[in-house]
Amino acid sequence: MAQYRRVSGSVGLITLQNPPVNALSASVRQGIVDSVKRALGDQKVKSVVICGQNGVFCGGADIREFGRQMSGPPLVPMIHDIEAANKPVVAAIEGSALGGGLELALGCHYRISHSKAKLGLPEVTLGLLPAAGGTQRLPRLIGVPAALNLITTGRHVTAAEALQLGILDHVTEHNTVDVAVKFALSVTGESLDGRRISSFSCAPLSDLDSLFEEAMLKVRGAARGAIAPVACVQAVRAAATLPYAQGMEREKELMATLFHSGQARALQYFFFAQRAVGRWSTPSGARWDTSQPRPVRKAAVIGLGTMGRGITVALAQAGLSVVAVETHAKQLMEAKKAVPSMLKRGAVRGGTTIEPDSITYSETVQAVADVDLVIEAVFEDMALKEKVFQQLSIVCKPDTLLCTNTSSLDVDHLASQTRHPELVVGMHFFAPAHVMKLLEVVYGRRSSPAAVATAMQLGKKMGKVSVAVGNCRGFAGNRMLKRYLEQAFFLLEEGATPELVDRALEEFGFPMGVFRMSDLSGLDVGWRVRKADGLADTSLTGTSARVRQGCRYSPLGDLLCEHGRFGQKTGRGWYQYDKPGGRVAKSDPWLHNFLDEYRARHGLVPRCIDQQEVLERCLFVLINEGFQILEEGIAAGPEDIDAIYVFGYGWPRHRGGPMFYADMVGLERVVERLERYHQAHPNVPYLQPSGLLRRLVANGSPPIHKWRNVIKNRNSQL
Ligand SMILES: CCCCCCCCCCCCC[C@H](O)CC(=O)SCCNC(=O)CCNC(=O)[C@H](O)C(C)(C)COP(=O)(O)OP(=O)(O)OC[C@H]1O[C@@H](n2cnc3c(N)ncnc32)[C@H](O)[C@@H]1OP(=O)(O)O
Repeated sequence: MAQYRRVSGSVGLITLQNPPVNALSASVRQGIVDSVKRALGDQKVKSVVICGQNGVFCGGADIREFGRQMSGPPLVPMIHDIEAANKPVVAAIEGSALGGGLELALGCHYRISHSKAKLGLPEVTLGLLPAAGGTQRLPRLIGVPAALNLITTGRHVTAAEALQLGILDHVTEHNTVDVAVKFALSVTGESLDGRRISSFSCAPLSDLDSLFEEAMLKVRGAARGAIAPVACVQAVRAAATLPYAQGMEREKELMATLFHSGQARALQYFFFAQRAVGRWSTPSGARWDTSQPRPVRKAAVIGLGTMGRGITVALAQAGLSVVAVETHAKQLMEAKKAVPSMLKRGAVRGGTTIEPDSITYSETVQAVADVDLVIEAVFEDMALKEKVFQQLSIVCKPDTLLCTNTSSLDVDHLASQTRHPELVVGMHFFAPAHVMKLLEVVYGRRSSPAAVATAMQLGKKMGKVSVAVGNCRGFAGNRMLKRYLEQAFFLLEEGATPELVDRALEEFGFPMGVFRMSDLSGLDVGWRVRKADGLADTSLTGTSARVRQGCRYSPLGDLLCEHGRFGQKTGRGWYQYDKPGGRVAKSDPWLHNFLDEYRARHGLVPRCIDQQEVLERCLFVLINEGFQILEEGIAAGPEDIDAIYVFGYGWPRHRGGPMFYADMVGLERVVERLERYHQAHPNVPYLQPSGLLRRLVANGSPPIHKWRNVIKNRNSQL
């Protein structure tokens, strides 16, 4: 709703009231319409100020309404009526003016903002475009190039930048509503002719066609198949080429194509999913709202390889004091050079400053005696990690939280090496750790709720999306990835090429297909794990060469490593590169010959494999493992898995994440395809639909937000 009152004698003050962000729900829109009518009809009122309660102007349209039957007054005529008013209307912006919130402000005659406010049109991130006049008014106000940038990226700008761009008339450090009311009094009676943005023309540009061609190329390149950025360019083009009324028609038309699209549904689901992962819970009953995090002011990182350096940088960037420990002198020396330059680059990019002395370096673990939290990031070797945890348990304060950055080793086993296993959790960062948004917080059997809460909160402070998951081999993300990789290898055995598989996945929206990604991260990483697990034995011949523990196994990755093909770092992998460290993947005839010979040796007759099979085999098996993870209580809900895959593994956000994708495709279809592939490949047990997936189908395939009702954590790990 909206509150209306008259202040300072002649100013009608309209306050939007819909906590927490004053979203423009039906009742808020009705409140605005009624209040504006009252203000314009009251002769004592000479000007109007619109603001939001609790220091937030408006977070835009109410996204939750989009999935329902829309009611209440529509936004577009509401904003037109404000702009057409014959009394000056001033927007008093505090906190945020986003989406429909900024569009409302653009309909006002003046915009005054607090210096700390953020403004933007982020609709594109929700699969939409600013359809309450935003695509037509903003280019008329600030010019086409700047408007294109804001609308196609959805980025939020500071008040200072908004002032510079010409979105704002004034920025204040003081009480914004008071300043706006005074301003409203000062402009009473002035002509509004030059203040109605819809009457402006866009500033002329010399070569409009090439500007829009370039913009289209840019968004298509970055969008990975997302349709909203393309529609945004088309709508801004209408602003630049058509009269306002026709531009508004075009905006409406384009919005109509987006509004009910699967991509809009996926992106809006993901908006709420990101927020849901913060409300974590564990099968033992620990929860985000009942677990108190401990304060962490000083942290330590043990091991300054690639991961350790990234974690050190991320901790320092979060304002913590960091002790960085590396026992190998050469590695320590290199880290002492690398970390400051990483910090410097980060500061330049983010426009921030870093206290240079926030990091101290040491060659001994004794230096961590007084820290509140340690993150171990040594080489992925259980014996080494055991030793580190034993040492930490002796050196650290008794209440220090001990975290491991292991990507797959048993957190419970590491906890058992310490005196306080309840203070041990996994903090699984993704490389590069100072850049990637994802953090898996892995709770063990004995991790205390406070330990989980502390790691989750620290992740948030580091700007990460922290997702709480249970302890199992590979946790959630890598466990699912393993199945995806296996299928990709099997497809090669059956006749596919890396190029074909990668193309299918990239056209689906992944930034890189599985083989290009594997070349980038290094084939030797998985090889080492498989060797440790006793799987990578290429001396086996005949049928046993391709079977491990009764299940189908592909030794292709192991064989490539034996040929010294570790990916980009060696200049050869699934593709060839111009030199070791080269980035541009080229098809490699050697690899194709190698695959032909391999198939011939194992009596495999290559067949034609299409993109649909690639997607179904790779993605449905990954999704199936996701259901298994939910069934076991390793992840609390589908949103957790989706956040992990979008933020950590490049799953295209406009497809919502693997679990949302399963919901979109239809659970029955996923089951049917898995069953068919399992029939064709009975020695791949992971193709068998998981119990939860079958139960959901038996329950009538409820929509994703109802899955939690069906999930029973019967096989909880805790
Ligand atoms: C043939 C058919 C034709 C159909 C045509 C239909 C035409 C329809 C006409 C539509 C006109 C278009 C109008 C407009 O252009 C569209 C929009 O405005 S879309 C919304 C754009 N706004 C945003 O994207 C902003 C989203 N919010 C944020 O970025 C942040 O929340 C914030 C505002 C910066 C605040 O951040 P924080 O303080 O960190 O708080 P949280 O993010 O945790 O949020 C708190 C809480 O609020 C919920 N929430 C936030 N914004 C909205 C919103 N806009 N609607 C609903 N709910 C919102 C958020 O989810 C949190 O709640 P929780 O999920 O934790 O329960």
